[in-house]
Amino acid sequence: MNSLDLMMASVACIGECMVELRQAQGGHSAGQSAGQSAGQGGGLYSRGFGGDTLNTAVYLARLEVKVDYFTALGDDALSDEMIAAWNAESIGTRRVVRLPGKLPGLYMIQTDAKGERQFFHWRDSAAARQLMSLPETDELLNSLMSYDIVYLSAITLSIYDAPGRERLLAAIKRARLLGTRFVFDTNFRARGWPDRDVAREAFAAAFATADIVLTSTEDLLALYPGESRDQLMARIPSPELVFRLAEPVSLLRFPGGTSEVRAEPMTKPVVDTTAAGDSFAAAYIAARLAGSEPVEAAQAGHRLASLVICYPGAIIPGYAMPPKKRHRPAATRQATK
Ligand SMILES: Nc1ncnc2c1ncn2[C@@H]1O[C@H](COP(=O)(O)OP(=O)(O)O)[C@@H](O)[C@H]1O
Ligand SMILES: O=C(O)C(=O)C[C@H](O)[C@H](O)COP(=O)(O)O
Repeated sequence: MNSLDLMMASVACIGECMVELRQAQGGHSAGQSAGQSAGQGGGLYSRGFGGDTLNTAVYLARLEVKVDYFTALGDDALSDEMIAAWNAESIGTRRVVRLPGKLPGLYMIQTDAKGERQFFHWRDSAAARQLMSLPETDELLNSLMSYDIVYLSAITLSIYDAPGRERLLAAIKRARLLGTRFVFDTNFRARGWPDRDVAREAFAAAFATADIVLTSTEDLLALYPGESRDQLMARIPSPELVFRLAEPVSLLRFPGGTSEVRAEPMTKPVVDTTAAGDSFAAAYIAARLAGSEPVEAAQAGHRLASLVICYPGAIIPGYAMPPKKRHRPAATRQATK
């Protein structure tokens, strides 16, 4: 680690970014050809990029946190565009492996009148799935110990096979011994898992290793149907836990206390809730790295998420970001005892 790394808090985000297709504004009517009804779902689509951990990386970078993205891409033009877009967002791309002949995955967002989204994914053969079984994997995993925080989600875990997940968690455990903190977000996509039992096992292993877990009733009830809030929270032994309810309210548990943080009422219409949780995670992590307590960090999380859902797609225009605030200096990292 060089002196710059020591001076600036840094985050390793691990996962998959896909090509994103979302309905263009006015796309329904403008794009329909003769004989095609609205019910056939035609229309114009805008192309962007997104993926839960990449969304978090973009928002972290916009909040002036030093962040590297860990993934694999192809050697195609779409992969080139992604790298260029990430560089333009000041996301570090030195940990991106390029795989000849492979392509990134793709997903489409459909939103209803309330802005609630539904995703359709084409990701089974995406380059990112190979990240844990490449000649470069050891070097990438060894580098995790040079970051203050490793951030990944349950979607990240779902794109690797069981040995890949074990290899990743083992590397995170080694990094934690040197003071790296592990933040796990429970973003759940049922279709990414062969069955719920495999998912539950992977979640339990991540819960047991994480320093901070960011979760929601929506994610956990899908895995543990019918359980009460207390039962769900009791499944997570991490010292710091942010449990988002639908209301929207966050329940916080941290060393020395618990708290409840309510989001401010929305003042603008919700357009698309994609990346609400991802942007919440970025603002929460950025605030914690800057020395804020969990309550203040959750307030920042709700604030950014409330803004992100007023725009279509995962990544809002840069001009729509809130004005930058001056942060307190980052807490120094400490090795795990
Ligand atoms: N429909 C909504 N109305 C108001 N705020 C919302 C809405 N959806 C999301 N949010 C805000 O975004 C945060 C994260 O939303 P959540 O649904 O937990 O994320 P996700 O499902 O994307 O993981 C909420 O805690 C809240 O602050
Ligand atoms: O990564 C995936 O599988 C995706 O579907 C890409 C989406 O942009 C995010 O997952 C949105 O994440 P939320 O914060 O839950 O809205």
